[in-house]
Amino acid sequence: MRTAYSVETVRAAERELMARLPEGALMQRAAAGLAAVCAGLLRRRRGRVYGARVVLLVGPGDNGGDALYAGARLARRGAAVTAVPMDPERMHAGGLAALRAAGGRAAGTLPQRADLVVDGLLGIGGRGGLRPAAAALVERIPPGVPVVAVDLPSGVDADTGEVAGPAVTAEVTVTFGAYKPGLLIDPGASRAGALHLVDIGLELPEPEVEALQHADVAGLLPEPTASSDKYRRGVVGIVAGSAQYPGAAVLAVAGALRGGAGAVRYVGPAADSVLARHPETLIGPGRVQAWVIGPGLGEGRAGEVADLLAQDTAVLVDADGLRGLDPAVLRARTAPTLLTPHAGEAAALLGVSRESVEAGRLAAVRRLAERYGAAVLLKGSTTLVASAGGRPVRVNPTGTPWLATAGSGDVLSGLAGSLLAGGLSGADAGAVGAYLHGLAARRTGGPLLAQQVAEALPAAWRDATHP
Ligand SMILES: NC(=O)C1=CN([C@@H]2O[C@H](COP(=O)(O)OP(=O)(O)OC[C@H]3O[C@@H](n4cnc5c(N)ncnc54)[C@H](OP(=O)(O)O)[C@@H]3O)[C@@H](O)[C@H]2O)[C@@H](O)CC1
Ligand SMILES: Nc1ncnc2c1ncn2[C@@H]1O[C@H](COP(=O)(O)OP(=O)(O)O)[C@@H](O)[C@H]1O
Ligand SMILES: [K+]
Repeated sequence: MRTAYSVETVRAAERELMARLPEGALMQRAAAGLAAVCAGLLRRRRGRVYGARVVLLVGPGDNGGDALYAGARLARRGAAVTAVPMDPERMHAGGLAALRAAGGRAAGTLPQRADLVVDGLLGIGGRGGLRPAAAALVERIPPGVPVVAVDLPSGVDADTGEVAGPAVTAEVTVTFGAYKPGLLIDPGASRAGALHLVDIGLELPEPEVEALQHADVAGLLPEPTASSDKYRRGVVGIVAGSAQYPGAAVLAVAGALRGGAGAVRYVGPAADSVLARHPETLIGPGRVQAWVIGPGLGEGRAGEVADLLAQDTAVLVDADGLRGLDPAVLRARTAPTLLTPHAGEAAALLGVSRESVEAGRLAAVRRLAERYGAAVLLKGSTTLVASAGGRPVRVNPTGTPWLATAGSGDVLSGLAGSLLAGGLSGADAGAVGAYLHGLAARRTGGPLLAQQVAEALPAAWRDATHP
C-alpha cells in the first residue's frame, strides 16, 4: 500500500522528530536524498555529474533550503550549480552559505542552458496559486530540461492535488518523510512525474489517502478453492440497458463475467443482445448476492432503482440509476452500497457544478460518501474511492486517459458489481475494480474499445495476483 498524509500530519510528525534530533538534521537527510536522485538522473542522461549545469529555483522557505544544500552536494562533485532566488532577500542562509562554500553561485536570472533544474520554490508551506515572482521563474524554465521537484512540484496543493494557475511539471519528485495526497491525485499527480520517497524517519498515524498495489489487490481478490461452486462464488445481477442503449447492458455483463462471480444474471429489455454476445448469462429475475443497476437505463426507471435499494442485498448504482437518489434511503441501508458517478453525475448528486468537482475531487468524493452514507467511486483522471466513516480515501494508481471512451464505465460497473457479489465491501470492490480496469486498459493501450478492456481483465487479474 502506498500511503499519503496531510500537511498537518506531516508537520506534527516532523516536530516530534525534530525535538529528538540535532538542529538541521532532517534537512540534511532530505538534501542527501535529493542530491542522490539528481546525481542518478545526471549520470543516466550524460554519464557523470562532473561538469553538469544545475539550476536551483530557490523559494523563501525550507523547500529552498533543501535545494541549496543538495546543490552544495552536487557542486562538491563537480557540477556547476547556480541558485536563482524567488526573492533575493529571503533565501535559506545556511543553505546559501553551504552552496557558496562548495563553489556554487547565486544569480538574478535563470540561465537558459542547463542539464537539470531543481524546483525548490515551494513545498508543503505553499498556499494558493503561485505569486507572480514564483510564476515568472516557472514560466522561464527552459523547455526540454528535466526538472526534479523538491517535496512536491511548486504550484500543486499538497493536500488536494489542486493546481491554481502556473505550476511546475517535474520528471521526478523527491518527497520527504511521506507521500502527500497532491502527489497521487490529479491534476497534481500528472505534474509530479516519477515519485521518489526519502525516508527521514517520521512516525506517522493513519493516512489520509492510500493507493493499492499489486499485493494488496491480490489479497482482496476472491479466488475459487476446491470447495467452490458457482453459487458460493456469488451471483451478480445486472439491471442495465434499454431499447435506446442495449450496448450498455452487453458491456456491463462483459465486465461482470470477468469479475470473479460464479454467475451473471441479466434483467432488462436487452436480453437478446446480451445473450448473442454472452451465452453464459442467466436471464430474468432470481437470487443474487449483488445487483448492479444503471448503465444505459434511460429515463423513467427510478422505480426499479428504488426496489433494489429496498432489498437487503449489496447494490452498485451507476449512470442513469444515480438520478434523484435520496440520501435518507441510502443511509438507512445496511447491506453494502457502492455509487460510481463520473464528475458530472457527482456534481448533480451534490448540487454543485461539474467544474468544482473536477477542481476538488478529494473533497467531493468525501462529501458524497458522508452525505449518502455509502461507498463512492468517483471516476475520471485518478479515480477516487471513499467510504462513509472517514477511512482513508483510496486513489487508483492504474488507468490511462484512453479509458475516456464510451462504454468503459459500463465495464467497470459490471466488474465492481461482480466483486461485490464475491463478498468484497463496497469500497474494496470499487478500489479493486478500478485497479483491474485500469491495468486492463494499460495492457490494451492505444485507442481502445470498452469491450477490449473487458477482454483484457483476465490478464490484468493474473498480473496482479502473479506479478
Ligand atoms: N516536513 C518535513 O519533515 C521536512 C520538510 N523539509 C522541507 O521543508 C519544506 C517546508 O518548508 P517551509 O515550511 O519553510 O515552507 P515552504 O514550502 O518552503 O514555503 C514557504 C514559503 O513560501 C512562501 N509562499 C507560500 N505560498 C506561496 C505562493 N503561493 N507563492 C509564492 N510564495 C509562497 C511563503 O511566504 P510567506 O507566506 O511567508 O510570505 C514562505 O516563505 C518541505 O516542503 C520540505 O521541502 C525538509 O527540509 C526536512 C523535513
Ligand atoms: N482522463 C481520464 N484519465 C483516466 N481515466 C479516465 C479519464 N476519463 C475517464 N476515465 C475513465 O473512463 C471510464 C469512463 O466511465 P464513464 O464516464 O462512466 O463512461 P461511460 O458512461 O461512457 O461508460 C471511467 O473508468 C473513468 O475513470
Ligand atoms: K518544490
